[in-house]
Amino acid sequence: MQNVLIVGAGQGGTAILKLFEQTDMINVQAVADINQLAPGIELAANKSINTYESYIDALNEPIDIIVETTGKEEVFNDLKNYKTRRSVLIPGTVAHVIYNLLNEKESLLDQLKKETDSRDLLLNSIHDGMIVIDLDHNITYVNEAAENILNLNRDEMVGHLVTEIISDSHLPNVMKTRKKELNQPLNLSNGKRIITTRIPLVTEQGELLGAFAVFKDITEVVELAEEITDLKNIQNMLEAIIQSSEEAISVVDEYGRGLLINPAYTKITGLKESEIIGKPATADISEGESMHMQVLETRRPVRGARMKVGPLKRDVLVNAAPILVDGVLKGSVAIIHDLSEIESLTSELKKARQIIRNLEAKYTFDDIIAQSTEMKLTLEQAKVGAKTPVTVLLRGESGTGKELIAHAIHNESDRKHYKFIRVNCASMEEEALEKALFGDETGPPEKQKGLFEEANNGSLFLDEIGDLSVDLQARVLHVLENQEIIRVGGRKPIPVNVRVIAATNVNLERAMMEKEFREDLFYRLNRLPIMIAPLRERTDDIEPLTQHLITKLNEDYGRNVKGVNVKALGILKEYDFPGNVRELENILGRAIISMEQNESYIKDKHLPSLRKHSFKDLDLFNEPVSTEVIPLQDALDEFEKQLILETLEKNNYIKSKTAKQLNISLRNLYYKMEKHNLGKDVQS
Ligand SMILES: Nc1ncnc2c1ncn2[C@@H]1O[C@H](COP(=O)(O)OP(=O)(O)OP(=O)(O)O)[C@@H](O)[C@H]1O
Repeated sequence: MQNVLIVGAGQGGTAILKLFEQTDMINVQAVADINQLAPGIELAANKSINTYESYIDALNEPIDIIVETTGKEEVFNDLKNYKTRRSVLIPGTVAHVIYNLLNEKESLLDQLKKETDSRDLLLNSIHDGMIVIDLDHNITYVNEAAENILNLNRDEMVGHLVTEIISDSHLPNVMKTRKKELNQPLNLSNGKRIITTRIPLVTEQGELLGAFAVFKDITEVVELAEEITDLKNIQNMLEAIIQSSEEAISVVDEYGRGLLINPAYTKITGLKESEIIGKPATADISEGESMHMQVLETRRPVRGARMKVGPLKRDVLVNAAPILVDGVLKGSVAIIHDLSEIESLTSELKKARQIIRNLEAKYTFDDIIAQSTEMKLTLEQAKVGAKTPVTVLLRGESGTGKELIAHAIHNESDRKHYKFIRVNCASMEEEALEKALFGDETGPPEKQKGLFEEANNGSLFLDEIGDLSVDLQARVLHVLENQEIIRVGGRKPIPVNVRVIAATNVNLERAMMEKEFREDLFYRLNRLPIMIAPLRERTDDIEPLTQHLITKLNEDYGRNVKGVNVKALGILKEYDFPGNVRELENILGRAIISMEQNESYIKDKHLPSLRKHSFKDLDLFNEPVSTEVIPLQDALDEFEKQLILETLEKNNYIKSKTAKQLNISLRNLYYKMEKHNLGKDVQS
């Protein structure tokens, strides 16, 4: 809204007043000379400048434009700087023309043409754009502000149809209805947004002369409003994200004072907003240094700092980073992870991995290293076996790669798109294993299927088959012969189409003699026996296997070890590897851990001490007494290892018997074998 003060309210002043009064954007006040008071003008004043000034004082708001119509330049000159932003002197003649325009029948254009300069002085002094059209909708007049807003010269507009210039113009409509339209928004084709008031030009006698529009460019205001809305939206969104995040978040300002925390933060630390906001960054720490302060001092992020927070002294892991706006430090933001949660998630992940491992065959023949003639032969046999439906029996010591080959056989066979399921026959009690393998009709419906059914059309890998009880051996034989199972507690035979791949590190022949393994099952399984030689008998594989395992370990440990040096390789080749490839992997893993970050090759100094074993001749109680003093725990460990090995051998590597004889649980035996690198992980 612009405040216009018209000084002198004679005929000319009254005309201008009327013209302006038609637009709501201009607030017009008129001050008249008492002698020339025109009808409708209530204010009167004498000629004194003081009177005009006191009138402006009384208005109590600044004047945008003073229009002087009295023609008294001295009054105008005195007044124009008084609380006024702009002033326009309209000679009485011009004012008179405008008066005539409204009262007589001359066209606006013709009238204004006569006094072009004065007209422009008036109309250009208005910030708002102004367009006048005649009865034919042709533009007859535009002011400077309109030129700027429309980005067109006067010459490009005057004489043209208004709809050619502003396609959505409503001025023709306003002429038709003779009704003014106030403050209407309009988008121009040049991208600007305006708010416009359209007024029909009608004489007092009711004759239509044309129409005019007064409009403001509100592009910036709208854009600003939109920007503010956008910013507000982003802010709201961020706020919602932070508040609903499962990650605990805390933000401090550049001085380390608490600015923001979220509910997850309160959940972990037990600290509420009132205890943190505005308080020093150290307020939440019960043990350790403030990472926020470190970030603010160094302007560098911190990752994975462990500390204890809050009254509950929660173990947490903190990542913190500086907040920089245009390079200026504004604060620090920290994400806090609850370690107990991470630990439980890790164990969940382990369990999930375990399950997945049982369901997918990850390895193919390409993943198996075979440089030695023995291993090449083994793989050839396995590849032939893969292409036939026959049951395969993999035989070899623990850690030689039986499971790996079982995976590869499945993946090479036409069953590869179906499941590969691994069962460790030594890891479960007989009853549980029976239900797991054949299903359990007495269980809840979703748990009734056994692994033979699960593996239908695929492969079932029966690891450690030598540990299967004689009764279960009979049931397995039944499946192999009849391709059907009967669930525990059920009667109905269910047909299954499963390829069995069995594996053992047990001397099955001896077990048969001792009536611990059924002959019929043995012959059924032994149609395609595949022997895997122990690593000590295929030293040609040691070097390529070492390289292969280092690549794998690099991925696991995030290292970049390139290989082993000659001396270390010599030591490895000399060693007899009772735990076979698994033990080699273990040794290399330990070596890598003991290496400095900048070392690229495993040297002999990195290898753990590798003692030659001679299981066969081992006499545990008559070993030569060593003169070397070794720590008690090491001695006990070594003793335990040798004892287990000895007992395993005595029991033909049947772990259930070994455990019984040692008077420890099967699980405990597995645990100890793994600890001493003597066997595979205990499956649960
Ligand atoms: N030839 C090989 N090439 C690459 N990796 C191998 C090879 N042989 C064994 N491995 C690796 O050694 C480890 C032990 O292999 P695997 O589990 O197949 O042995 P296993 O004979 O089934 O052992 P167990 O009798 O204890 O069940 C695995 O990590 C496997 O990937």
